[in-house]
Amino acid sequence: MRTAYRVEDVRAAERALMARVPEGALMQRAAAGLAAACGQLLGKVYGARVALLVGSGDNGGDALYAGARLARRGAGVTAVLLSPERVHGGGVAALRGAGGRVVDGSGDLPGAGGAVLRADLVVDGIVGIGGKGGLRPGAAELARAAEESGALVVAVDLPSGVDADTGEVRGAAVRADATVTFGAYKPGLLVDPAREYAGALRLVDIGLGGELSAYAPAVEAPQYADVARLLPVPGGESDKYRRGVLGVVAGSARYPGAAVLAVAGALRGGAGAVRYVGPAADAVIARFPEALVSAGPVPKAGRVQAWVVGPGLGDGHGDAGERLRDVVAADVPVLIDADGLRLADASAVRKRGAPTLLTPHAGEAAALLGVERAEVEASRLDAVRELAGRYAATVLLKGSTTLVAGADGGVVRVNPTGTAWLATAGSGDVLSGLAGALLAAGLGARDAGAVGAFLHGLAGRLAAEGAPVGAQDVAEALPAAWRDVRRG
Ligand SMILES: NC(=O)C1=CN([C@@H]2O[C@H](COP(=O)(O)OP(=O)(O)OC[C@H]3O[C@@H](n4cnc5c(N)ncnc54)[C@H](O)[C@@H]3O)[C@@H](O)[C@H]2O)[C@@H](O)CC1
Ligand SMILES: [K+]
Repeated sequence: MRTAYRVEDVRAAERALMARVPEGALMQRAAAGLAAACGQLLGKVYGARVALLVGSGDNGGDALYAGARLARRGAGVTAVLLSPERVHGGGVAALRGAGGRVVDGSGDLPGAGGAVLRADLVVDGIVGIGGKGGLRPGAAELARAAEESGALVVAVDLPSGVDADTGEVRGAAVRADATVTFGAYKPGLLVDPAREYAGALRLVDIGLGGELSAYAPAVEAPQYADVARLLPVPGGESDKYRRGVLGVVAGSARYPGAAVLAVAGALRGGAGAVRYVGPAADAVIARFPEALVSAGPVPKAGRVQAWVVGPGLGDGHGDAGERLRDVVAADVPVLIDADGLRLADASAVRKRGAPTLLTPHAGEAAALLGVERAEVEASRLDAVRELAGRYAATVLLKGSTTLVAGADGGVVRVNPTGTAWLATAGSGDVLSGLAGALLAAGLGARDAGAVGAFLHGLAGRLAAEGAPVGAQDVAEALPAAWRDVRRG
């Protein structure tokens, strides 16, 4: 797992560690790691032009000490001080001692802008975990200059202007090619929109690990090995029930394709068998002769270990509403997606005894929360936690960094494999079948959501290879994604 911790907890761990190490040691560790990363990105340090954007806190201190190290290796380093009256004094002295230049970024704007425009590398030390809100106007102008200059931009700890804990970007922020972060990842580095600003991530160990173990991470991103451990690989004793039989209530006369895609996701995602119930039975059986189909009702469908309900249900008139109610009342795990989210009775969902997984995209989440879609997109972590609490369910919020939150308020999983090519009609139906199959195989709702999102993202990437894909292609690529994960 790649784990991210709340700022409050990082600070507490730092305090505990600082009490045991010489003063300034942590900043030196941070600066050494930062300078090494900058050196690698530059390739050749000697003769490189480096501009440091330096704010008033320790984040600026890190930048200054790293700048001093680069200056000693022959780089031409200019520090632009955004608040010269409140700058890290030791850092400025170190930079000057190493032959670096210092300009007043609050007064001498042409000088400051010039240094940024001429730079090969810009180091963003404006603010780190002490930052509040977006960049102030002077800093925002320099950040824009850095973007336009074509220089490599390296953020110190975090891209300045993004919210470390929530991943929100409420004003101007630095767009970095890489972020060198210290001690632990912060949630904003893993969750959009902030993640987009961070570029490639590098974690510098400053010895915080032991102290941080007293805290639970706020966010975690599963890696290949984590997903491989959770994959329900069949053994010698397996039969279709041990692998998991999934019931699917999806599709309508108007949207039969949603049923086909959900069933495709389930079968390619490892279900032992799929029982489809609904009006798209002919379309399903034509595409998947291995599916077991019936027109209903749900209680007569036969034994299943989990249900998926919702994709393509339409307006829920007629039998569809009854099928949805029957599934919500079932005492096995249930995944509710798409139209099912809109149509399901919230109090019935809350009262369920067996695990529930809701899988909205931002628009559906916004409708459930009664807010604008843009608000959900701007504050995805808050939105997913809030929904999970309201529905007493696990919630998978789809999007560029898909999130999975449990109702317990614990760690939120973020999926690292997403690709923009997955933003295509029917792709969510495939995910619902896939995650449903994982529920049927016995994974808990959080694991089923996280593993489903991981495989789905990977399948999207494998199918797309940088070109458009359809939802069927994504389903077809699921076995390749499985193989990829099992190979590591
Ligand atoms: N505490 C530690 O042990 C370590 C801290 N380190 C660095 O220290 C950073 C935290 O330092 P600080 O607590 O001094 O805080 P920061 O340097 O992140 O920022 C706080 C300063 O920025 C100002 N500020 C806040 N929001 C602003 C905005 N939007 N625009 C402009 N100025 C703004 C504040 O008035 C304050 O002076 C970390 O991110 C990391 O880079 C590292 O040196 C590693 C060790
Ligand atoms: K920064």
